[in-house]
Amino acid sequence: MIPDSLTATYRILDASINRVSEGIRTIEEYSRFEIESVSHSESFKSLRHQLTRLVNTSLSRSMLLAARNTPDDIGTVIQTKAEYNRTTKIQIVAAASSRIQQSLRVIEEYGKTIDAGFAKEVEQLRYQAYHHCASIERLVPVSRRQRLLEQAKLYLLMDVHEDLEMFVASIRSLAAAGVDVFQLRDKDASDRTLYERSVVAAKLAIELDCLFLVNDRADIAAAADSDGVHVGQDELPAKIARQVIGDSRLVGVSTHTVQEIEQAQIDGANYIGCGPVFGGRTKSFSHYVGTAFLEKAATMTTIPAFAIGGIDETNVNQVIDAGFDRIAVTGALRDAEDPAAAAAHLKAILVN
Ligand SMILES: Cc1ncc(COP(=O)(O)OP(=O)(O)O)c(N)n1
Ligand SMILES: Cc1nc(C(=O)O)sc1CCOP(=O)(O)O
Ligand SMILES: [Mg+2]
Repeated sequence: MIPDSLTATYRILDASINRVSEGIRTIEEYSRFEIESVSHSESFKSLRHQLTRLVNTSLSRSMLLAARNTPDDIGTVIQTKAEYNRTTKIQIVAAASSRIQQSLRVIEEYGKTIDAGFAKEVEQLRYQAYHHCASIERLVPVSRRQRLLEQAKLYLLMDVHEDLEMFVASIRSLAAAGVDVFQLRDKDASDRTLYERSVVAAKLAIELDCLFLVNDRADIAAAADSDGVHVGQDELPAKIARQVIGDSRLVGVSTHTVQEIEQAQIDGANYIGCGPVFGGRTKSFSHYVGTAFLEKAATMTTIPAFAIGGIDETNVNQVIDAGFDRIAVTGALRDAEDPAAAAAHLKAILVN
């Protein structure tokens, strides 16, 4: 039977409220028993109590209960593979965190159709939840890195810039414009400069909720406490780079052939770069793989894959048509009159 509109709204709200509560409980227990953090445990407990108070004062409990119809809920039989694959506690916390935020958003949106004031208060709660979830996820670096990598669409390879101030200003404005991953790639800079920029960028990435990796140099990536290293076919093999930087950081590998993609995945790479797709101004190659390689790569990668090489706003749609929605660029932003506007434009194309 199709429920009437108001019943359906209450059903959505009831299911989402339960989801938020379960998510909060999951993180509360982790805070209390796993990391023994009184402050995190208290924050999540307070969030739960605030939600209960808000629901009790703004929504009709009898309507919520009347709308509940678990046996007929088709959602109870839809389970993603990922839910069964969640093997570590860190992954459980990350999943609970995203469940809390998504469900609060659902309550806020559908709550608007019942009481605008209620929706506004849920919005405030959602901001609080965002803050608490980010704070607990920062305690578990793998989860922050994995989450950001999963979400990443726009990846920038950048040089050390004229000075530190310009370097920092550039990262700030480009992160705000939508760049998700920054890689320090500067073949002319000294080790000292690479290291000093990396230390600053690694901290900035945490503040800006983006990723920062170092090109080629696993030693500098680890020493600067960055999010990882990107290696090509001429640098340390991915497995050895992993030994240098440890399990919690990311290893990215450049691939140009199907065999290299397979090997990178066997070696435990966290993501791959696939290229060079087109000719660009940053690096020249004797052979370009074109979009045919992307089409093949898109069907066989099990980890995030970024198309790279001469990609800009004029050809990004060809990349998307080939099955990629993640790109890595240099010239498209470096040479743009307004790099932030160019980043925002590319990002909008990728996410739509
Ligand atoms: C994301 C990403 N993809 C590919 C590369 C290229 O790496 P590599 O082949 O090692 O070439 P250099 O960048 O070192 O010249 C990359 N850096 N990033
Ligand atoms: C450094 C690099 N590596 C590539 C690869 O395919 O491995 S393409 C590339 C250049 C990326 O810069 P732009 O976006 O300006 O072409
Ligand atoms: Mg390299």
